[in-house]
Parts: sequence; C-alpha cells; structure tokens
Amino acid sequence: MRLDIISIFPEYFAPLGVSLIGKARERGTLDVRVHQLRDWAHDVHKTVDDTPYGGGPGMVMKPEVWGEAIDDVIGDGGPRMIVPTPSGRPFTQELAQELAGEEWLLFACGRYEGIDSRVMAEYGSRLRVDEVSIGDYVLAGGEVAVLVMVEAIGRLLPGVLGNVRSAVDDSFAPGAMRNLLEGPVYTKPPVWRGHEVPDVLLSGHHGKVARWRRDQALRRTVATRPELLAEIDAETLDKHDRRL
Ligand SMILES: Oc1ccccc1-c1ccno1
Repeated sequence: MRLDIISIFPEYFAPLGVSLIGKARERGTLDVRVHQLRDWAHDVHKTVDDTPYGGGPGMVMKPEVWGEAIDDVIGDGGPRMIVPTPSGRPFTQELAQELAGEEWLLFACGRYEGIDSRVMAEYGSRLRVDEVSIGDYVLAGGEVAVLVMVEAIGRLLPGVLGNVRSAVDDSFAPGAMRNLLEGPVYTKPPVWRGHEVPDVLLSGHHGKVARWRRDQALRRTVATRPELLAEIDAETLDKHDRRL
C-alpha cells in the first residue's frame, strides 16, 4: 500500500518510522511519502491560507496551493483521498478494514478552519474522497487524526501484525467481536500484590476460556458502551454464543 500525506507539519509523521508501521515500511509493505504543502506556495512567505469568505474567525487553506500539491503528488493516478475533519464520517474499525483494502491512500491534512471546500469538490469528480472524523472533539489540525488512521489501517495489512489472531480478537473486529469491547487481559505472575488471575484462564480449557472472554466482553460493553449492543442483532449474538 502506498500512503501519501500532505501537511504543513511533515515532522508530525516521524512516529511512522517506528514500531509496527516503521517495520512495515522497511519490509516494503507500506510506502509512506510525506509532502510539505508549502512547497507549492510560491510567494515569499509560502502562504497557504487566507481569510474566509463571508467573514468569521480564523483562516481557510487556499485551494490553489492544495490543487498544485495534489496534482503533483497523484499525477494521473487515482488514490482514495481522505480528509480528516471534525465534520466528517466517523472513523471506525469497519472503515479501517475497508481502507486497508485500498492500494493507494492520499491524506490531506487541513489546519486552521479547514481546506477550501472546492478542493474536495474538484477531486471528488475524479477520486473517491472521504471527509473523516476520528471523534467528537476539535484538534488543531488533521495530522494527529492521520497518525491514528494510519496506525489503525496499517496494523490490518498482511504481515504487519506478528499474530494475525490478535487482529481478529480486536475490539470492534468483524465477526465475533464486532461492536464488542475487549475484556480484561492478564499475564504472569498468577498473583500480583494479592490480585489473582481468574482461575478459568489457568484451566487450560479452551472452550471455557473462550466463553469467559466473550462474557467479559459483553459485560464491559454493557457497562461502558451499551449503545454498541443495539447494533448487534440478537441472531448474531446468539450465533457466536452458541458456537462457544
Ligand atoms: O478537529 C480537527 C481539525 C482539523 C482536522 C481534523 C480534525 C478532527 C477532529 C476529529 N477528527 O478530525
């Protein structure tokens, strides 16, 4: 997978050189290219923003600069374009799975009050363009949102996670864990400061362990995110529980 990221703060993406994503880049599973938007601003101050039409606070990012940058980066290619914004569709594990199936993603990191909407309109006629939010809060720019999305997407690519199983058992992963939160996890020692590991996890009985884990996932989901259960139909719940 090729990832292009356009930003006025390319240094934000240094973390993509470490851990799982860094190793995926070394192996060639991920081809990450970060671009400085100001390289396409031609005035002496490398200006990338201006005041909003209609008035109001803040500044809006200029369409001309973005247009030249995106044209240069994609050429005649057709990546899927992702624009992080608080007003976008929610970024979910399901969307991460979908984006992990793409060959080429282009991330446009807006700052200030956002990118002139004509940029998304212009490229929306040629590319699949999604405006995406990572949550109901406001950031200073899209860079952190891109880091979140690249990690969530990258870990789903073949060979990136050492143990494929751990992606399958993720919270929100499709299948048995869809819309369920992961339950508690434990490792050695069996007793730590008087806290014991649940006996079932030491039993070696895989069926009982699987049932206990699903029960714990359901309990945690009811306690923390009950609205997620509304999205699981009774048949699905029953099917997976019956399987256990
Ligand atoms: O708050 C933002 C500002 C700029 C770009 C993206 C965001 C955002 C907030 C939540 N998801 O994305």
